[in-house]
Amino acid sequence: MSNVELIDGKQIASDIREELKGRVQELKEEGRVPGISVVLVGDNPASQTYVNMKDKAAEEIGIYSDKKEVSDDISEQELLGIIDDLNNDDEIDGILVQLPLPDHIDEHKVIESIDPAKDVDGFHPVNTGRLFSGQQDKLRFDPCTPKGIIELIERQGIDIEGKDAVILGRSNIVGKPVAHLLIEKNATITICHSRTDDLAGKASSADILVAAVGRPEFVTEDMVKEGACVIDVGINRVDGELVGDVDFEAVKEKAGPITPVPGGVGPMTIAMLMHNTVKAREHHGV
Ligand SMILES: Nc1nc(=O)c2c([nH]1)NC[C@@H]1CN(c3ccc(C(=O)N[C@@H](CCC(=O)O)C(=O)O)cc3)C=[N+]21
Repeated sequence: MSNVELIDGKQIASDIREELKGRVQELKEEGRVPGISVVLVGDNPASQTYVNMKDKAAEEIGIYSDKKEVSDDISEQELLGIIDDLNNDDEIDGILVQLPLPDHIDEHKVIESIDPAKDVDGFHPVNTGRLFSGQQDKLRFDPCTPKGIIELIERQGIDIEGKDAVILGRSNIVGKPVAHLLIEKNATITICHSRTDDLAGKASSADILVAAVGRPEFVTEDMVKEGACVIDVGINRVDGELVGDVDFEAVKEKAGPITPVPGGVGPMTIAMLMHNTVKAREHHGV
C-alpha cells in the first residue's frame, strides 16, 4: 500500500475552471464576454503547446480567445504597436505576451507597455509593486504560477500560516513572487539559489518546499523533511519526457503532500490565467 499524498493539480485546476464558468455566464448575461489575446513571437514548438492549452481552457470556460502570431524578426517598435492596439481594444481584457522573447527585443520594455489592468500575467511593475507592498485593496493581478501554487496548497487543506517555507529559485516569474504571496499568508520565507550555502540543510528544514530551479530531479530525499509539503514547479524536457525539479520517486514516500509533474503546477498556471482574465473583465469599465 502506498502512503503517498498526491496533490492533484489537474483536478484542482478543473474545479477552478468550473467555478469560472459560472462567473463568465453572469458576465455574458450583461453582454460582457471576457477576452484574452496571446501574442506569440516566433514559432517555438513548446510555446505553441502552451498557447494551444490556453485556447482550449478559454473555450471550455466561455472566454473569447485571440492569437497574434508574428515572426521572430519583428521589430520592437512593431511589437509595441500590437500591444498598443490591444490596450485600446475594448473586447480584450487580458494581454499575454509569451516569454521568452528574441534577444533583440527588450522584455521589460514590452511588459511595461501592457496596460496594468490587462496584465493577466501579473508581470507589470504596477502589479508586482502592489504584490510587493501587500496592496490587496487595489486591483492587482498576481502571476499565474505563484498564485496557482498558493491555490494548490490551500485547496489541499494545508494551513500556510506560521509555516517555514523554503523556495529554491529566485526568478522574477516564480521564486520572488511566490515568496511574497507566502509572506502574505503569514509563512516564514527562505529563498535559496545557486550561491546559497548549505542549500540541502535549508531545504530539509522546510514545512513547505517549492522547487523552481529548472534542473531535472534536483531535489533528492536528503533535502526533504519527513512529511513536508513539496511543490514541484519544474517542467524540464529530458529525452522527450517531462521531468520536474524533484526526484519524485525518491522523495514521494518521505514527503507529505506532493505535486506530480505533469499534472501538478502546470494546469494551475493556465487555470489562474483564466481566473485573471475573468477578474479583468469584471473590473473592466466599471
Ligand atoms: N508570458 C508568459 N506567461 C506564461 O505563463 C508562460 C510563458 N510566458 N512562457 C512559457 C511558460 C510555461 N508555461 C506553462 C503553462 C502550463 C504548463 C502545463 O500545463 N503543463 C502540463 C504539461 C504539458 C505538457 O505535456 O507539455 C503539466 O505540467 O501538467 C506548462 C508550462 C507558461 N508560461
